Amino acid sequence: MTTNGFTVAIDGPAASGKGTISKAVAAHFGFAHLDTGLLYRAVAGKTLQGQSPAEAARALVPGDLEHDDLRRPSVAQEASRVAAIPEVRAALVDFQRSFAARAGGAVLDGRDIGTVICPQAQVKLFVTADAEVRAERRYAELAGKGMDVTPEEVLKDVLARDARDMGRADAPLKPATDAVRIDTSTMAIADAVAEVAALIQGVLDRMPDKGA
Ligand SMILES: Nc1ncnc2c1ncn2[C@@H]1O[C@H](COP(=O)(O)OP(=O)(O)O)[C@@H](O)[C@H]1O
Ligand SMILES: Nc1ccn([C@@H]2O[C@H](COP(=O)(O)OP(=O)(O)O)[C@@H](O)[C@H]2O)c(=O)n1
Repeated sequence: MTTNGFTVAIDGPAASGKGTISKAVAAHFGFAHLDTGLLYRAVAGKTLQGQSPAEAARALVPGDLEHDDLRRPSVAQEASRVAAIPEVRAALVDFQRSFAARAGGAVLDGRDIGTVICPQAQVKLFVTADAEVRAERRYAELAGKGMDVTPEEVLKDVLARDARDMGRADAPLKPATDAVRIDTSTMAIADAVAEVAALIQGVLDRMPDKGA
């Protein structure tokens, strides 16, 4: 069976588990994975050093996505600010769509993959969890990396980013009308991954060129 151009779009708010699920199902099916949040974080990393957001987005190269600093809360906040600028979003569209169209299948996770970047995706998911649960998970992750954060700060950051991402005019965070919703608040990682893998397998099994 050919999976060329087969796209899985996984959207959701901060720390809902979309990246974890995306990575795991991409590995399971042999698909490529793009964490599109890293694109906005990389632009933010450059604007924090004084570059203009639109220029930084237009000049982005793959190596820019590899800095460890991009996981910092200050970069995440700046990412959600630059992500509201239409010129920034426009500069990143082609790269994401080319990635989705690559041979062998792709999983993209972010905020607007099912709604704007890949509305034709064969599988669309909207992953959520309660804000308090998401903040606890992100706090544990950042503290585990030795970052100097408090649970209160992380919750505040997550809520501020959610509000900005849902409230912007261009490509706001929202579920595509045909997205399957998964609330991971009380789900173990393995169960969330298994549910999504089963969903993808079901779609692959129904593809017309199955077995070709
Ligand atoms: N279902 C889950 N239960 C417990 N922890 C989870 C679950 N899903 C993800 N996590 C953890 O929460 C943190 C954020 O998950 P991540 O996948 O990076 O979220 P997102 O990509 O939506 O920001 C990570 O440390 C991850 O290991
Ligand atoms: N497709 C995307 C992905 C991220 N983003 C922005 O980039 C920020 C960082 O995204 P991320 O996916 O790395 O954040 P987390 O969900 O991992 O915390 C988000 O808060 C959004 O403002 C976006 O606007 N569109």
